[in-house]
Amino acid sequence: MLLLISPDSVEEALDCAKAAEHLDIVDVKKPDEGSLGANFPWVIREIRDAVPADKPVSATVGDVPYKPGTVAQAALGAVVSGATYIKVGLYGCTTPDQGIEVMRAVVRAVKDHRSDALVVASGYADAHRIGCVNPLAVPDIAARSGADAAMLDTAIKDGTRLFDHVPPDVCAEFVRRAHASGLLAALAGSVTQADLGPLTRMGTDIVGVRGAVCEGGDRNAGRIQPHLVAAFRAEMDRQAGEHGVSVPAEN
Ligand SMILES: O=C[C@H](O)COP(=O)(O)O
Repeated sequence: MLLLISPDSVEEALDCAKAAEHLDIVDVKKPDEGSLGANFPWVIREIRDAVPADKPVSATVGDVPYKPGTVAQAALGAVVSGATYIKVGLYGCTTPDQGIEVMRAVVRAVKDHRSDALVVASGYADAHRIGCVNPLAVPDIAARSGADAAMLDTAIKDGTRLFDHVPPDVCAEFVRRAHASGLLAALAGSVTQADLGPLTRMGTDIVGVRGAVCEGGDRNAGRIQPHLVAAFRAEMDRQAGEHGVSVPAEN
């Protein structure tokens, strides 16, 4: 399982760089613009320059509306700025067809520019609270649009967690559907170390984290702490060992 950490600024990305050996992907977002809020192109570029070259940088394109053209342009902006994982939160898509239309436009915009960039279609575990597509529809949306990964995060960061909205057996079905379509499965949403056992057992490919590696567990007021990143990774490795899962080589 790969560890994706989401700093919200260049300063926090530098703290991630101090813990670079413990993480796999640095994810640029702007939490004050939403759960998958998009940051500025120059921030993506600065963070790309600040973290070791062998660590991929991911960027969120936003909690997007059902506007395929707008979202495709934003996705192109993210990949031009140096991100190689492009994450799209299908916030304004109320049907799978709308999600597919948005994601097809994103995949074309991104892959025309950089064919090895990975496109991530993200739904929301608490979709019922915001009226967007059902979490279990996301793997099919990702597969039918040519994306590389299906993801779930929580839309409303109010302390409720991934498993509060989508219990582990349903997350496991999400992972199964993603894998059946040849996709990576990524899961996030106030994930804590206590969630790593089930996430490992169900075969999650990428776990996305912010709050759990911030001072005081506070994703808003706290800053990312390199020692918490190291501790989180240590627990991931322990769970991987316990469940006989291979651990990515550290750089
Ligand atoms: O992509 C991952 C998210 O930033 C997770 O943030 P969180 O752990 O605070 O919910």
